[in-house]
Amino acid sequence: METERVQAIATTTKSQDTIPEEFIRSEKEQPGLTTFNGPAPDIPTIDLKNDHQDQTNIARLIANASQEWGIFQIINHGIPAEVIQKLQSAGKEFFELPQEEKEKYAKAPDDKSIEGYGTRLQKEIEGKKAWADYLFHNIWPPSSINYKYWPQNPPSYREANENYAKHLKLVVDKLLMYLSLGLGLEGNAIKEAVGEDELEYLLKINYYPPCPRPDLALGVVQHTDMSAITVLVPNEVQGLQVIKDDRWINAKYIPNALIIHIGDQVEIVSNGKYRSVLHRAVVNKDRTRISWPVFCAPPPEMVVGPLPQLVNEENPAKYKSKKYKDYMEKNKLSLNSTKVSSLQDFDGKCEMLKMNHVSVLVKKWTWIPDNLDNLYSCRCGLTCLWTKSAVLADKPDVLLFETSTPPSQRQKGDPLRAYMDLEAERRRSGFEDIFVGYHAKDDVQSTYAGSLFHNNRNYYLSHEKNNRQKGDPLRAYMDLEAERRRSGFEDIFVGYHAKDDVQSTYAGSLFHNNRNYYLSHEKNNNTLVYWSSSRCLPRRNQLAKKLLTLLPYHSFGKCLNNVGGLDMALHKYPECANDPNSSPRWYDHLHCAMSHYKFVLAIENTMIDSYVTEKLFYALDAGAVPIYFGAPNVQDFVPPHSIIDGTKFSSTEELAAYVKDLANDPIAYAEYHAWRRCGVMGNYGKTRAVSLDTLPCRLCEVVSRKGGRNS
Ligand SMILES: O=C(O)CCC(=O)C(=O)O
Ligand SMILES: [Fe+2]
Repeated sequence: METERVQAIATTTKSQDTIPEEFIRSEKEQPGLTTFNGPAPDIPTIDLKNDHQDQTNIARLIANASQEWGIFQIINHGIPAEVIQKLQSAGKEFFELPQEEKEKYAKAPDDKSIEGYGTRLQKEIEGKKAWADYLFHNIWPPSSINYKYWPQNPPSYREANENYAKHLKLVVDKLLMYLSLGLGLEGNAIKEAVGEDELEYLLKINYYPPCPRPDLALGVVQHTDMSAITVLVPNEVQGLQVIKDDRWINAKYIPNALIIHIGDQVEIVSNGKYRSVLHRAVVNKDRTRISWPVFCAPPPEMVVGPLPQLVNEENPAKYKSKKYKDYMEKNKLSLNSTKVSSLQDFDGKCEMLKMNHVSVLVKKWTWIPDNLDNLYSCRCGLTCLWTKSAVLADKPDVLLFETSTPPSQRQKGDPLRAYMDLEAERRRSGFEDIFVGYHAKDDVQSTYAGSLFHNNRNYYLSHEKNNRQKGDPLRAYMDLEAERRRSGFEDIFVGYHAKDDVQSTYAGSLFHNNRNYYLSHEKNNNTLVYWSSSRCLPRRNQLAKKLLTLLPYHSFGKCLNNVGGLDMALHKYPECANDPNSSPRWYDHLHCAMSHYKFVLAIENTMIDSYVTEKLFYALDAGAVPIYFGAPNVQDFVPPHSIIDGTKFSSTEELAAYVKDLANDPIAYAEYHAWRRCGVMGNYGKTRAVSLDTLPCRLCEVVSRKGGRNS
């Protein structure tokens, strides 16, 4: 399918005063609501005229701007105005060519390389599209150039770009030198740390056509550049905005100036002394804006980390050293990193901890299961007491509130106030020191993926006594009873004693849940979909009804119930009863019931970024394929090719047809389970690692870093 270019969309919206829905940003992002129009300081402008006579002073100005702003403009930089003009007219002429001509340089969708002509296809944060088309190609060093991505038309294109690259190199070398000198380092320290003469220069042309509603759309969503530094040539239409003191302010257009962005790699090598700048681009109602950023980035294999000269006891390394390609991979191979990725990292330095033990007192009523109460051994030797008992935590370091509001005042010496809200809207109480929510940008993230949400978790250990041939799976046998008897046929023995192959103590909290349920090995071939919901919200119910009229299903909850009443799961699947003598609660056999179906319908109450709740994870754990309606960025949280995202279909009929086809195609269906066999987890491992199960340690770590009561 051909991608629709923004340039084409812009010609049809020209005479209108609306834009397609997918370009309308949330209120948090809309430039009309978030641009600061009051008096604001200008981005620093640095004059490089006669700079060789005044190196110390220029180094100081550049260092100050890079620390305070992460961005500055330079004038009298030595690139002749004519060279820049030729670069600009060649680029502009290319974008004004007929569409077929531009499409010759289009990047194929499966092409991993970033070079080529294109439109940002994937929906970004908040699930919206950017109002821009672009062209990417390398311009330096010559060995990195791939001329197939360089337009043949206009004929002046190649010379204009080669000429610009040659001049630009001198400017970049000079800037990297000043950045080093500004930190009291040898002049070549930073350049060496980001790849020296292998530093790759990637040119991007951003083409932002006129937009009838510039107050609602964005040309480029907020991000920092992943490069070492970026040198940008703008045209005369203003549009670059940067964050300064929490406000979006405009970068002034200065004829012939170059705009220099500090990118993530310089932030890293400077160990945070220089900051990469958070910026975005807005668009114009009547005029086309074009910009020519050149991202100067390390070669992919280069390991980038804080310069050893800048690391000592008082300034521990704030960043891990990583190959640049791994850094890019983590930021999803785009040249821009949205500072908020979907999942929080849990890998900070141990030296950042200020306390060895932290106690958390959970206050008032909360949704947190009681069985989270425990004494935890965390990373870096930190211990963490998590309890609802004020007797056990008589001098807590932090108080955790969920459904109640923390005290409005906190004196030094009082415990910190943590506040948790896992509901879709995630409202802060306004009185907390630490905010816990499901979003990566909250102080502590808590996803719904852990086993504690799932109560009864299962494991399966083979009792089969047959021999094992080379190539067969290993046989693990577990006996946690006092006598610890081996089966005699296992390859790995799990017991409670240190001398067993794998020790499993009784100390974990998971052990104290209701244990063991059964998962069906067979799937129902006639009834395809499992559905259970007892809060019949109108929108969700409608959606479910529309889909389920097209597919055979069983609905066990109150909504659309078709199995003859409530609590029928055990009736239908008696093997799900663990203990026939006890009266189980619905969640005791939830996974077991689901496991009889190929598909489980999971619809979130609220559909916003990162709000992926236990409904989805229950289905995955039960060995079903979820049909999911919810967070637009759900793919960040689940194994690759493991769910059907219902929102990606153009109609319910199309979705139902897809599900039916899949049910009848064993190979295609098996592909949805490939991740389990092949261990291709994507982010899923991390999603689980960042769940409620590990919340105690992660919260305690944050408390310890802050210094607890002394902070
Ligand atoms: O067009 C601009 O001024 C900014 C573009 C940008 O930030 C980018 O492409 O990374
Ligand atoms: Fe950028």
